[in-house]
Amino acid sequence: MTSPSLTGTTTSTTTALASADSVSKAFGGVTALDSVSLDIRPGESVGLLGPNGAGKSTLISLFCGLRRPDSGSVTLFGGTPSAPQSRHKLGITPQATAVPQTLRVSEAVNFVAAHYADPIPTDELLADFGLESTARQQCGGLSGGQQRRLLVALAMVGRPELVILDEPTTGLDVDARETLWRSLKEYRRTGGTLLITSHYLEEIQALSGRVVVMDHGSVIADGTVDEIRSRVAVSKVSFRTDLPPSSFAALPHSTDCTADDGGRVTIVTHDADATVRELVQRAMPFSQLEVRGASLEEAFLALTAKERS
Ligand SMILES: Nc1ncnc2c1ncn2[C@@H]1O[C@H](COP(=O)(O)OP(=O)(O)OP(=O)(O)O)[C@@H](O)[C@H]1O
Repeated sequence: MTSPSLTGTTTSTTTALASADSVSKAFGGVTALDSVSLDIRPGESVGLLGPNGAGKSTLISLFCGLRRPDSGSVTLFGGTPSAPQSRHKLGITPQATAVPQTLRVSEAVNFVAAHYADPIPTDELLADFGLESTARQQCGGLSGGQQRRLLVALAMVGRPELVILDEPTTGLDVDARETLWRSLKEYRRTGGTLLITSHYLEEIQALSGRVVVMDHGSVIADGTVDEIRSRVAVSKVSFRTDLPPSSFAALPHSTDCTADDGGRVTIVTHDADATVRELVQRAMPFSQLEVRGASLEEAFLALTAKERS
């Protein structure tokens, strides 16, 4: 994919492309956002994670100018998100949106491309998203996965500096998802900035350098994948043994102990080194020892569960 046009822009590299400052938003009695502050800086790829109802889509709708905050301020490319000139360098694929059913794929791309001074040529864009063979088909006849890819391609046609994607690969099969990931990685490689929400943690891990976790309308964690994982001070120690799992349940630092059918015991512990030392000191028989830190999924679940308790 051709690199986004980064020349001739007034955006300073130190200025956030999108910024929310102490933003709150309620719908009736429901608080969707509660004093959220978040900056998306040039070149970043930010993964927005959170359980259903956390406030992710509401925050995105503020960045895109679709809604206004009740309090706090939001800027997009230094201006008001609702102003057309602020949105000119923004590409977006909302969560629930539809392709124009009767237009051919190439017509839909040409229509959107006509709004930009230097759009990506239609053939090139369709090839980037694995849609070249669909150019003459009507959009309504595409499969669900092809429609989803087309919507993301339409977000890219104007060579945006910032792309916001709300759950871009929901419902896609593995091949379609990987095609989309490749295109998005290429966009990043050429200097593009990405804000993406997803319920697929492997997607966030594959595409995002920075992870922001939201729950109940607030940001509860913000860091690299490794930083988020290390926020949860648990590790897993697993090994094969002939002893029943109950033999290990009382080891210091352990919070959980389970066994699978193959005789492999897994201990969840706050101190993996101390747990392994105890196994050795107590002469407990074990083999094929493995120690690993929390996965992003475990960290995410632990962080959001803590918020709920
Ligand atoms: N238009 C609306 N009217 C009433 N309540 C709304 C509206 N939009 C959002 N909400 C409420 O605001 C809260 C945040 O919703 P939001 O859609 O931002 O969450 P989300 O993190 O995007 O969730 P999901 O992962 O399910 O898409 C929820 O409680 C939701 O029910």
